[in-house]
Amino acid sequence: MTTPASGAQPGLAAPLVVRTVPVDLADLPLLDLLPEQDHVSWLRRGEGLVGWGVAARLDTSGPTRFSDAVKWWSETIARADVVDTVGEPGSGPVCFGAFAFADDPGDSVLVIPEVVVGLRGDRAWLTTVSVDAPELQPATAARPPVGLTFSDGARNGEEWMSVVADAVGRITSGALEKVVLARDLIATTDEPLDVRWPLRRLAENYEMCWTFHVDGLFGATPEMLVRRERGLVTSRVLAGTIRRTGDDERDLALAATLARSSKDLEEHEYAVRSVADALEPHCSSMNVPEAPFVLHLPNVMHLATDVNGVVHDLASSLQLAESLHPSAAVGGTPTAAATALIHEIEGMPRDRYAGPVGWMDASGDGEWGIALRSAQVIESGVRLFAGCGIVASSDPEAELAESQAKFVPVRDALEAG
Ligand SMILES: C=C(O[C@@H]1C=C(C(=O)O)C=C[C@H]1O)C(=O)O
Repeated sequence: MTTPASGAQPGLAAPLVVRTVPVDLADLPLLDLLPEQDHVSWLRRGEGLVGWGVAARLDTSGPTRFSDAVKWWSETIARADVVDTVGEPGSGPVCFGAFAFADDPGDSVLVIPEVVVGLRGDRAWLTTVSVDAPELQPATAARPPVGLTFSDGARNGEEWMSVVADAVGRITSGALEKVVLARDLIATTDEPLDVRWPLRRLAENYEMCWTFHVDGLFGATPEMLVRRERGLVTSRVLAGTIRRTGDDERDLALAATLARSSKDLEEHEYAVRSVADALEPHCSSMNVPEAPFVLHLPNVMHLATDVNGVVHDLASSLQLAESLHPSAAVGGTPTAAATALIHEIEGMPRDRYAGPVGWMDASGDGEWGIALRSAQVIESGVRLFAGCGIVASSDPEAELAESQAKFVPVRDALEAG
């Protein structure tokens, strides 16, 4: 379903009028600009894109969700009246999207904000879509959550461990090699959540992650499914995790253990292969490092590999994201067996958790992260998600502890004070 720009006839939206101009933000942080309602963001180390208002929106679902979005975006852009005097990736018209993990259930969305502000290095710009340019000034302060309480989602810890044990049994019997199993946690609040509150804390505490918000789905993901920028593609693949202790010396020793752990290296290799295989048909050359590095986050450490390539076809970042999703980092290996097992035993709808989330511009350049360390706003509060890669040697208790560590970023970001 398409929501037409205001004043247009239903079904036939008026062409968008898009204007991008350079601006001086005078050190005003992008997140400080956001009004409480209808905002979107994609930020890392203070740079990126924020936006608000809805100039146009596509809601879609099912197996054609990505192609529906690609078609809608290219048709909308083709009709738009665009003047962009900045010419950076992310200037001119941009859409923000959040896609369901599975064909069913789950809703996907693409939003074109009325206002987008971008910052890249020392260049800042303002894009307006069919509205007058607003004054760029600090918005109202974010409201802390009131009456925050946490409760189990679809399964409690014990139940989830038995699901993990079931998966280990299936893997041992040879049905598949790896499956990623997730769980949810419900945070209830007395008043509707002001998403700007957790966003600011996520951006501050997880600087090396991409802090995002699209249509109530927010988080700080360390995993980049795909970035396309001027013919180059990059994917940051993560798999293999160890919890941090808070003691730097011990953590360094643990990082060395992780880099040598055959269980984690095996899990990682599956994930890198799945990404390299999906990108290969689109690339004329590729660089797949032989060994991963250890990515240090405040809550956990991951084995990480950056896969790079030169794209030789016209596939947009969103089309590349479609061909990469679901990678073995969030699905498993082989993909079909893993997604079938997730559907059979996980016991909850993932909705947009672990799906692609990000933005794209008119040239098809963009960044699509995997919606991890994330939560979705629901009527009574928010639903948090965390998942773990399960292989033959996985121990249910250790996986439960890992899932708890993966809840920490959003959980802490919701706390008041
Ligand atoms: C599934 C999640 O994380 C994924 C699983 C990992 C693992 O099992 O080691 C590591 C990073 C992510 O690819 C999550 O955070 O929910």
